[in-house]
Amino acid sequence: MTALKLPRGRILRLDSPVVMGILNVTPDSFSDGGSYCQLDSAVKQAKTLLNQGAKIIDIGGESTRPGAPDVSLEDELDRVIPLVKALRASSDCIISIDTSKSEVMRQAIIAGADIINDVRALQEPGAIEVLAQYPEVAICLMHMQGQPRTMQSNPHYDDLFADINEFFAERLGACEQAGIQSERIILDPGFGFGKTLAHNYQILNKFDVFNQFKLPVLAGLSRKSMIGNLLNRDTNERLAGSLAGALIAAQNGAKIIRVHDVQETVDVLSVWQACIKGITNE
Ligand SMILES: Nc1nc2[nH]c(SCC(=O)O)nc2c(=O)[nH]1
Repeated sequence: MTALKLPRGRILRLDSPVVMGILNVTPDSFSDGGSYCQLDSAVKQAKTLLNQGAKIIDIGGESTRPGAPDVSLEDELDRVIPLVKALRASSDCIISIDTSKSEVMRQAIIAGADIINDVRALQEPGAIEVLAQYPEVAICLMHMQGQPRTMQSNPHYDDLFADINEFFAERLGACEQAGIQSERIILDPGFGFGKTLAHNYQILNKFDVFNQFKLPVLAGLSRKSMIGNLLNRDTNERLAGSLAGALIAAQNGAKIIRVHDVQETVDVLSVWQACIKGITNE
């Protein structure tokens, strides 16, 4: 899979990994929560991430960090929809919406979103039906064991990779049943979503296992506790660890790298790509 079809006839080429810039518009997002709540500063930040080389902007109105409280539909809509409209009005960039609520998905798509990024993999009521109505919109299906509130209390797998791949197969089957073509789909093993530290590093190390579905796979480990707990670093001291993780994920087949620190990640991947191109040019 080297390209993802998007609305309005656009194509996202995925011959080499692309960077997805995180733009959280939530008061409690663990990393930059509260700093981009004003619409104009959020649009400005999106433009900054694009100028730094992000190919996708991922807008999140609901923090799904472990233990996060639920966000009402009204609050999530108020946070996300104005930003999608403002960004779409001023840019042709690829807009992803990080949500599990079907009504947020619907309104975001109408407002111009290109990708629905769902950490609950379209399992919430109405979600799969909405995406079936908009066949040109791409979808990221992420694996999570449990729910954000409880997922980190003693995660356990009989067989980590088999369990995740069975989940992907089940979700792909559900999408196919609903008439959603697999060419629209991105898979994501969900770093930190019902995984121990060891699980996260096993997933990173064998990331290419998920390529068996011949679909793009997304890696989202930026500034997460798998970095912080390993290195004993606070959230704003996790850049080096996050860059190491981004590079390893890319080398192990990830096609979309979801990060806070876009410029630094783009630079790291550029050095890696130059190295690879040098080899293949021989
Ligand atoms: N697809 C995808 N979406 C996400 N949304 C978040 S929110 C928590 C955080 O950024 O730490 N994580 C992820 C992820 O790993 N994959």
